[in-house]
Amino acid sequence: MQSSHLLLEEPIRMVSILDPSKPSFFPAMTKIVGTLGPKSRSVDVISDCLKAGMSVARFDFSWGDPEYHQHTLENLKAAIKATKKLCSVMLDTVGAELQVVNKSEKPISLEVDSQVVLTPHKGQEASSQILPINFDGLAKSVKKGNTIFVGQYLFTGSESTSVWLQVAEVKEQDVICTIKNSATLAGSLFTLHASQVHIDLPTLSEKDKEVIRTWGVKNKIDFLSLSYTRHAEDVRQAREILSKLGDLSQTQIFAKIENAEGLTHFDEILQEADGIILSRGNLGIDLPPEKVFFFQKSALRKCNMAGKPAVLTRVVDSMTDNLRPTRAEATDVANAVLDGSDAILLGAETLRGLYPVETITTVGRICFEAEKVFNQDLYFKKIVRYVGEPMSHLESIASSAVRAAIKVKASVIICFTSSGRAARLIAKYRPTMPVLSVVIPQLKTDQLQWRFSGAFEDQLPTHLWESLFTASARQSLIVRGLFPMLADPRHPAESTSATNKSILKLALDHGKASGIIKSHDRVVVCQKVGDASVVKIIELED
Ligand SMILES: Nc1ncnc2c1ncn2[C@@H]1O[C@H](COP(=O)(O)OP(=O)(O)OP(=O)(O)O)[C@@H](O)[C@H]1O
Ligand SMILES: CC(=O)C(=O)O
Ligand SMILES: [K+]
Ligand SMILES: [Mg+2]
Repeated sequence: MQSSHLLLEEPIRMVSILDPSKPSFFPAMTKIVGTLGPKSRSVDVISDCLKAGMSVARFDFSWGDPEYHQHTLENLKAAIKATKKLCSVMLDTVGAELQVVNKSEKPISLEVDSQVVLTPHKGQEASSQILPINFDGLAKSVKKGNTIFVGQYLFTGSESTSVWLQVAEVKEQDVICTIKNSATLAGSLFTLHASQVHIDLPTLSEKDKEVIRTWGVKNKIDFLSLSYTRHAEDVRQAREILSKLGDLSQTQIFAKIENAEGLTHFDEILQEADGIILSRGNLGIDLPPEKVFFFQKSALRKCNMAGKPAVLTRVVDSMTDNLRPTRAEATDVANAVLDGSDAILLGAETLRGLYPVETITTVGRICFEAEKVFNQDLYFKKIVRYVGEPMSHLESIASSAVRAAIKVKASVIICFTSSGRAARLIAKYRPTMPVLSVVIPQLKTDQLQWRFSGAFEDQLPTHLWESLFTASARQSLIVRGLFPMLADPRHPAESTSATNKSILKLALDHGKASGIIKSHDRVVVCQKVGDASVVKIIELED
């Protein structure tokens, strides 16, 4: 009997669970997005994060100014250079986020059963009796009995700094609330979440647009994380803005589903977006706790079938202050992998946590173990059935490559690609081995100034490497199983003599150097020869 999503041969030798994990070059096929902030912005810490397996850096403009984030980004670039580990950049918007305006940043004590007033009058000093907020429409949006949560930015749920409020009365622009638990709001940024209430704020605020136009363009961001996406139209509007900003027309939009409105319009949003972020922080407040798993499993399945990457947030909150996750969190990470996530997004854990690097390592290890029991066979069949027939040529090539690789127990699939599309399609079938996407850029003649010797990437001046290593290649860094490398387009795809350097040979060398390919391994290669797309199996001699 086969279980639905676990690949567990019956009967399991229970003691085999105690076998230590084999070390692997790739920490996991599942990717890790790290939110960079105060505890993760030095070159040293970011370097360690990259080595531990972070492949996407998230810059959240809910807090901090562009200069602060720029400084962090410059450090990220230095870390990438020092470690030779690739990392893409994600800009996360503020969107329709409600925030407490506490200019003095003094701690505010709130007492259970007392009342506190939420007011849009920002001139007022925040106190135990009154909390100014950044939105003047709250009184029109909520009604008596609604619940409102106030917590530290990226609250973990284990702090004593968050509070539940119940709306007792609405008076003109003010919302008078009963405090449901005692707490002291201490920290620099507090966000509010009114459960299942429509907040009449635009999904891209004026500040968001400005940040995208300036910081986003300057840094050619790979991903826009669109906070509080509630409708497909939100994605279309963001796309419209990006399309007019030169390089940003390539930027992928990841719609963040953070509330019931986004959930309701999930199917249309998925069609418009390049990927989805299941923001369980906010969603966990909007939904009753017993419904969260159901949304997670359904949404991930929809993303998988559509072949669009899905990112899950809030997995190991307790690691913000602790070296080890709770057993529930550890199991949750594994379930995220089994449910089909491409990537795990770390928030408070890397931003202000005490153990950013250890958190990445721990999450990577759990993902690695879960991937080993992921029922690829069943998953593959589901995708094939969903895609239906006749398949497009490329889809058929991609699925055949994965099938062949599994049948011959290949150690890696090498996919030649310019835009990354072919490699993404292979990843959709969730091969059990890594996919090395060999990105062959289209060189402009004025870029042919540098000399080639040895490994291609090492020889390039940073600015050139960055420009050749296109957004679409970096965007594969969020897809489960995809590992991009850059190839020199002036080299032949295959050796024509024993001495010349072919792209394929360099890819194999890269795989060997990184420990995923060994002597006598089989490798599946997906490439175009002339006009034909071919899948071939090669057997290595040494
Ligand atoms: N530069 C290349 N050299 C050899 N084969 C390639 C190259 N680029 C893509 N291929 C192969 O061509 C086939 C068709 O892929 P596809 O046309 O989707 O290429 P892509 O670069 O991934 O996407 P795009 O066509 O958008 O550039 C795939 O088998 C892919 O591996
Ligand atoms: C990351 C985030 O915004 C959330 O989980 O709500
Ligand atoms: K945000
Ligand atoms: Mg959120």
